[in-house]
Amino acid sequence: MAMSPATASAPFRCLSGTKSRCAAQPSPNSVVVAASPVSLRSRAIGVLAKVASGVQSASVVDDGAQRPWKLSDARLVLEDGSVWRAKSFGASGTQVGEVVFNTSLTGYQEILTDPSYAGQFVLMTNPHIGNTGVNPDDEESNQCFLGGLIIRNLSICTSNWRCTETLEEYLIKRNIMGIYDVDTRAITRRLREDGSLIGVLSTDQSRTDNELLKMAQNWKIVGVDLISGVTCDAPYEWSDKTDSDWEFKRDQSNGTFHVVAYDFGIKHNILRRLTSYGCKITVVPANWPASEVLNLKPDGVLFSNGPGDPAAVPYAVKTVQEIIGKVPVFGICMGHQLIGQALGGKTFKMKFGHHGGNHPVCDLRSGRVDISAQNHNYAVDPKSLPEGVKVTHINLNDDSCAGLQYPKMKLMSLQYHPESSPGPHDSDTAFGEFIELMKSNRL
Ligand SMILES: NC(=O)CC[C@H](N)C(=O)O
Repeated sequence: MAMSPATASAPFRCLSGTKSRCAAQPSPNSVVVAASPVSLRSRAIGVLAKVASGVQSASVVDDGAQRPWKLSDARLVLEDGSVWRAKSFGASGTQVGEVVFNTSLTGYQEILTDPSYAGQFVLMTNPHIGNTGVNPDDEESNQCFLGGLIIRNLSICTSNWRCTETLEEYLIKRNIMGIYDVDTRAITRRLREDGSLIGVLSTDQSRTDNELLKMAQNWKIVGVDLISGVTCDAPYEWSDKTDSDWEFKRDQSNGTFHVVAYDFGIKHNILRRLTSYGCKITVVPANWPASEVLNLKPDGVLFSNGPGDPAAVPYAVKTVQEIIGKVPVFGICMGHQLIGQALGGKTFKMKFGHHGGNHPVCDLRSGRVDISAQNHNYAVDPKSLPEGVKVTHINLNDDSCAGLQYPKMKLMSLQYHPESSPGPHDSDTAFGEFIELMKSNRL
């Protein structure tokens, strides 16, 4: 995986007739083809032809020569017509998804196994990925649901005492595509300026750029129910706490509160943290009837995180509506968005969302600022909420709604991830708040 200077950069170009910002934002070492002016285009095609005769070719020609480096063998084609050459690792094939960038410095394995990334390609802005390998303890679910991983540098070695497998081996086993040696900074700037983009990742040299572009342009993620593809099939009990080596909260009691957790794509660390706080947990599938949950007479109900458009799952909103007001509830991310809708509010798609472990959030009740872990593309519009519902938290990067409380209904919700994994533990206290809510309901 060592990079030779000749192969270190992956060029991109724009297909003609598509929305193009290439001229405004050329990336270093990039080859630019403007969308319409013919003279500019033919000049740039000349440049491309030169590149194609060198090592940076989209198609791999096996000339029998032994090279210590890998040639570009993959393309990422974005819906705006830009084509990014890269090198593949992990599975090969062709995959479509929405590209989002994640600013976490660590925790790529937890990100890979977060079911909320279903339908998305995750681009890591940290340029150095793979150095700690993967291990059996850092899984956030039993599967990788994301479309693929986009990184700058794939570490040439793994070095961690917990490592049991390389990132590359792990992705191959799970049939997940990955690309590296691509200009992740340039793609991130594009996503920040134009918003999330649909893309196609392909290692298939027989498909033309235009074919892949059409695939990207014809694919939709808004309005699609992605929860039904990631939720569990049947209810189960959960009893694992945070491992004692990693536990930072010592005063815990056992099985004091029975919580039913709706699995919309739940991350294991939500369950571990609740268990560490003294909860006995029953996990139920996304379509589990509210009446059956209420029959269990739980102390509280948790509505979990989950992938996709919260407005595309009216059945889940109805379930939330049937439960709130009857038992204390806590919503996390998708769960927060479903609660917002169940209260009569609306959600909207953000420009490029929040994905990372370094988002400042202010608790408006105390003024305390937490650095939080986030992963969402949609948000609740606070103006659409009825009177009495309090916005408790805001994201300090853009003032968007990051938490709600409705004391009348013993309800609390957060747009971000108090379980972190990966991310800082500042907001772990939210689980304690949920415990207090359940306690106060018993009095
Ligand atoms: N982590 C989540 O629950 C994500 C929520 C929702 N799918 C969004 O993108 O906004």
